Amino acid sequence: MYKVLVTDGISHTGLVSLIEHPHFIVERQPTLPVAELKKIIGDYDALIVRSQTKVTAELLEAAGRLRVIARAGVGVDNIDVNAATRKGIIVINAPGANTIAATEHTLAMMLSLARKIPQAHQKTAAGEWDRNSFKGVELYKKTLGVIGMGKIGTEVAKRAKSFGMNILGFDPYLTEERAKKLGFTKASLDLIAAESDFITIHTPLTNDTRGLVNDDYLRKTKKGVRFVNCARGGVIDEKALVRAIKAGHVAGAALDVFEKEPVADVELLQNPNIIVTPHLGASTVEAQEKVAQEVSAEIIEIFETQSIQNAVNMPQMSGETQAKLQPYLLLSDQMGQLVIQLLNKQAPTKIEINYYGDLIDEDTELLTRTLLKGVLSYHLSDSVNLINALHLLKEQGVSYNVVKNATNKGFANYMELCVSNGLETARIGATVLNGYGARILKINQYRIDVKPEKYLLYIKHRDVPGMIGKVGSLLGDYGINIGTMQVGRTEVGGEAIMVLTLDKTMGSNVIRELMLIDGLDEAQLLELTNVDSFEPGRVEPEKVESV
Ligand SMILES: NC(=O)C1=CN([C@@H]2O[C@H](COP(=O)(O)OP(=O)(O)OC[C@H]3O[C@@H](n4cnc5c(N)ncnc54)[C@H](O)[C@@H]3O)[C@@H](O)[C@H]2O)C=CC1
Ligand SMILES: O=C(O)C(=O)COP(=O)(O)O
Repeated sequence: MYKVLVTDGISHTGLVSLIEHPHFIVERQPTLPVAELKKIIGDYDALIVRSQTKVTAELLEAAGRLRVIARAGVGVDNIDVNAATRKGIIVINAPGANTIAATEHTLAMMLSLARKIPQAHQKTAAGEWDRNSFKGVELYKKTLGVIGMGKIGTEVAKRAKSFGMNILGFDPYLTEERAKKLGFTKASLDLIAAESDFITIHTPLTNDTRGLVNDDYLRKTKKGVRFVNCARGGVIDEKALVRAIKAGHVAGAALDVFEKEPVADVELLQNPNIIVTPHLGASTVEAQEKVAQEVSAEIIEIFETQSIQNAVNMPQMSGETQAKLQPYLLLSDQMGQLVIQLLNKQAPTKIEINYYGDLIDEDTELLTRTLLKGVLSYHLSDSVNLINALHLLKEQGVSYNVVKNATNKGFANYMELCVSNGLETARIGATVLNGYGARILKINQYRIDVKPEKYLLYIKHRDVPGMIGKVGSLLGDYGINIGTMQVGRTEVGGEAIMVLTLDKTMGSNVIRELMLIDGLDEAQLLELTNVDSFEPGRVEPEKVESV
């Protein structure tokens, strides 16, 4: 059973698939202070939060078995994603599930700001019939600058266009072509400042966007501009905004998000030209059901099938790419495991990965992570996973390099993994053959053709007659059945290797006896942890007496 802790107000309807799932126990603690949360977090496999719970590095220290943090929403700035990554915890979110809610809230805020609706409501509800103080402005034929043309920015711009607004959009990923297709103008930040009557923010809060709208920027804006921020507090410098409003340069602002939440700054809260809501962008029945449904489905998927869709700390890829890479994933892990054993289980200092053939057209980051995880797992065992593999590598001071080669090495696809520790180097090359599955094609400089099995006996020897027979008969004496056998050599009579797949493991006594064979220089049992053996774990310590 997996235990899931739900903090913050998350829709019950949206969580039903998890609540009713026989493998999950869902518990709610909507208002627990961090100190209390720290005491119980160690009992849970997954945590579901909105923006209110601060998932700090300190909290994660106590999260011994936590595998997934799910953000039932978009922004993950309340989660220390780096700390989660270091601990190998997957962070997922629900991108897109609250786009419409945030879009509609932005438009509601823009219209409220233009027509002073909150101020008018307050006065009217207080019994005053004041028809003179609330003359507004129209959106029609005005210019709207949209900073951040992602999902929400784009939807806001489309709706604003239907009001007859002229749209200027700024986003590093916005192309001229896409802007033109949607009827917007791709603009610089300066052009937005110079031309816009309204400016709306739709970027995440990053080092790049923090304080993006500051005193400097505000000075460049058109007199009378109005700001809307339903993205993240901190993108607009609140103090600078208040100064510009008080100076009469900025006509007003509508804010749903704040540098510090809950907001307490009276300069913001009591300014008659600033309207505020308490981070309500995603707060619709529909969006809350959808975000909870999406993260519930993802949590089930991760624990039941190991497949990850919307991880913030994993490479994103389409279902199609994921399906294409699937056959290589197990093999990549096996290559990593084998290569580190060939390096005599010493820690590497340098790793090189080469991709050839069809693979060079794919996003191979998942394969790279799997190869690296395979290498690290020999020493780090379960503490390494696809999430923290790159981080752990950096922490261990291991450099890695990925090369995509236009040549195809004679196979439709081919991967080569080379690790070195400064003194020795080990190399594994492998492919997935259409219809036949994974094949190891190269060990160090030798060409072979071996299907990865749980137990592989790797032997280095001189290429002399009778070697195969001697090895075969010794293993026979110990009752060890050979599945397949391959020999690789670079020259006749020189150094050669033999790779045998065995149906079961063997004791070190067998290795010692193999080493006594004249001309046999090295014998090593290589073991793969992610393949089932025919007779799992059975060791044959004694010779079988022949009759
Ligand atoms: N108020 C609320 O309750 C809600 C707030 N949000 C916030 O809205 C923001 C946008 O959400 P989505 O549109 O779903 O995300 P998105 O990822 O689809 O869009 C974000 C866009 O910002 C752009 N961007 C990043 N840095 C930029 C920069 N320096 N200048 C210009 N553009 C930049 C990105 O290229 C991307 O296109 C997020 O911060 C999210 O947390 C989202 C939902 C509800
Ligand atoms: O999804 C987001 O990024 C939001 O800001 C929504 O926050 P919330 O889930 O309403 O606390």
